Amino acid sequence: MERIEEQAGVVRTALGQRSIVLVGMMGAGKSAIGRLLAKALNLPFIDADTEIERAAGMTIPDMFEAHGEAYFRDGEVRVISRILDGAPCVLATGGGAWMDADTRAHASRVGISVWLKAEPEVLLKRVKRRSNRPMLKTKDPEATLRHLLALRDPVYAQADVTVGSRDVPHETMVLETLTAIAAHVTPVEQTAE
Ligand SMILES: Nc1ncnc2c1ncn2[C@@H]1O[C@H](COP(=O)(O)OP(=O)(O)OP(=O)(O)O)[C@@H](O)[C@H]1O
Ligand SMILES: O=C(O)C1=C[C@@H](O)[C@@H](O)[C@H](O)C1
Ligand SMILES: [Mg+2]
Repeated sequence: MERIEEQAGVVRTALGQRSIVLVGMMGAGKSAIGRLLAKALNLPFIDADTEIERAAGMTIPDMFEAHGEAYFRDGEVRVISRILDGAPCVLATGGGAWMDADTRAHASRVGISVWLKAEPEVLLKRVKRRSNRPMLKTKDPEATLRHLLALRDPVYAQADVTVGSRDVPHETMVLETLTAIAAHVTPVEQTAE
């Protein structure tokens, strides 16, 4: 806990007016870890999926059902852009949001992006618990998830910082995330020869 506070202090100062943008696959822990990270940093936590649902006045599964994925993605880009233009926060993006080039460019101007990277087996185990993910409503959700990972991992890898997400206490994930961000935002002293 003390170490979380210590690293949070370093990160909070170095961040200035920038946000933290969490990216990664469904089940990576963006919402769960993001909430705790925001608390440690004393920043607002915003979950893009929740904001999209609020803006549309319907759930994401209903949006996919009624209007299709393209409609959802369109709203997602606009909602995330609005959040990125707002006050500094910890933003949990939706699993597919980072695939949009404008969103990546916007995030890199105003924030530090963090990829929560998890093994497919970990993700599968976690997403099986809930059935609210329209992207996985296919005949073979495991194959779909592996296919999406193959497409998305090289793009998630463009985030500023990568943190390994696995089944460890949430506090461990928060500390590792803060430590990785601190290493990214704190310039290493150059020693003159
Ligand atoms: N380090 C962890 N150890 C164990 N379980 C975890 C860990 N991180 C997250 N989880 C659990 O995994 C599930 C998925 O996490 P979460 O909802 O935060 O993922 P997400 O990245 O926000 O996914 P989505 O893109 O679908 O919103 C939740 O039940 C959460 O409690
Ligand atoms: O990975 C995805 O494409 C998605 C992930 C969720 O967070 C939601 O944004 C939605 O279900 C789509
Ligand atoms: Mg989430």
